[in-house]
Amino acid sequence: MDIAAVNALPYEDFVNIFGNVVEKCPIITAAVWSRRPFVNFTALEAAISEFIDGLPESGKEGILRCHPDLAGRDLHGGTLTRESREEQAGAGMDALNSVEASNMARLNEEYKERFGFPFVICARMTDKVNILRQLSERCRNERSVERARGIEEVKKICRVRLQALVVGEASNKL
Ligand SMILES: NC(=O)NC1NC(=O)NC1=O
Repeated sequence: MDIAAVNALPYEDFVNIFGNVVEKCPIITAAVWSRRPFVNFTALEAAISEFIDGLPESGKEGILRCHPDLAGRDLHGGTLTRESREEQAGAGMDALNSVEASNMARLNEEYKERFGFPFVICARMTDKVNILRQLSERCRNERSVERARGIEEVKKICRVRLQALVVGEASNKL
């Protein structure tokens, strides 16, 4: 749909369609609805970004905690959201060999133990080799650095999900 159609959506439809652009955080979509009309794709994306930036650090960590592990229990149990399932499959997370799978599980646990939130990366913009490398490197960061880094990745995931829903000249350039 184009931005005019987005702006014309009643609240319920807006949340139904855009409720998972930030994983399992429909409250963000619900809040942003009142910022209509959006002049273009970029304005919609910016409204979401500004809402996230306005949250206290605990709120940002809450957003990170709404994300499923990469190649984790939800993937194996078939309980990922559709968006997450497609993203993880695209990055090969459903086809790891046994060494990759055990490294992934070990590093995901190590990361969560250290920071108290899961490792988040935009799977659509990378691949399994890079995901494993980043996971291992980012485990060594400071908590505040990693919180900001994770939120940057949430925004990238959000952009990709929005692009799948909204057509328009601005989205094509991103
Ligand atoms: N943990 C994590 O990064 N999860 C995700 N990344 C992504 O692109 N989709 C996800 O579900």
